[in-house]
Amino acid sequence: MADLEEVLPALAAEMAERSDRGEVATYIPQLGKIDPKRFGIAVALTDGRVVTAGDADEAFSIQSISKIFTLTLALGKVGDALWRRVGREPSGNPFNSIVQLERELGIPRNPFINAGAIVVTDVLLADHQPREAIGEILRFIQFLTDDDTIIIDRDVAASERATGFRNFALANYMRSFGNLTHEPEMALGVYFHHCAIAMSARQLALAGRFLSHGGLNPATGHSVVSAERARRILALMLTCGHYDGSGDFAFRVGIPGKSGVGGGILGIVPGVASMAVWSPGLNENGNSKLGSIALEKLAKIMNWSIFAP
Ligand SMILES: NC(=O)CC[C@H](N)C(=O)O
Repeated sequence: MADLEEVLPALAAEMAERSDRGEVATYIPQLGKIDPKRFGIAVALTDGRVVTAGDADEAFSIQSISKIFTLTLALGKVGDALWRRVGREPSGNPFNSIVQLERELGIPRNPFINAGAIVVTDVLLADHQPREAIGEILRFIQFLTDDDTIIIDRDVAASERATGFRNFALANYMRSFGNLTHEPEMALGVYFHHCAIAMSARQLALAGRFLSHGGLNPATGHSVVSAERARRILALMLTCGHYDGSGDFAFRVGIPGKSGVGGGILGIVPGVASMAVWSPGLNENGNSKLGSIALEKLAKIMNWSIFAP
């Protein structure tokens, strides 16, 4: 196996040279202020080693990557009953699309598109005030990383709320079908805050360890979810984690991944590693442009693929 201690700095240096960095998301005004030159990468191996390069300790907005953690919590709460309200198929549409909801009676295609993730927050609101649900999500992420310094960037949450017309449309539309039990305002309050959680690549790689290790936190040996649930979450990441770019990510990188419009991607090599990359410029599908390229190169060098023998 190639030496990660050499591979990652070389990859970060190569990425620093590139000028084709994509465009930072500006529809959330606060995200538009981020320097597109940033690049960080972190790999947490199941043997306990963590190797990083570039801006791996700088916190960024994890955005839709948070949907992995809210899905995990919602499955813990209601189990397979969740699938009565959310599907498990790729949408083949942008993350904030509304078109399928009318024909499919307010049931979002999967938990990673915005509509699906808003239903997931509705599940997390059961018996909770929004503040408690937000606290539960944040504490879960702090527990997974063993790091209680992780916080929510309230400016990002407020910025998204101020311009979140589409998400309000999605929530109201689903409510009209009876697939949102709380007021859109409440579900979106939770949603905007969990999307605004700020983490570094290192912290994110640590948070994903349970998915690379059959549902166990490799550092403590404690079970976070069953091995079967971990496999199923990974299957959804592979098929839906990059929206209408999911097929291309599977083709190029060959591992389950989840992107966010803050420019982060969490990628999992089952049994081997949890890795996070951050480069704020996005491609046409709203996925980190250089982040995807860096993971493609890294997977190739390391021969990491779920399709490899
Ligand atoms: N793809 C994303 O990261 C989208 C998340 C963002 N908070 C939104 O709702 O638009």
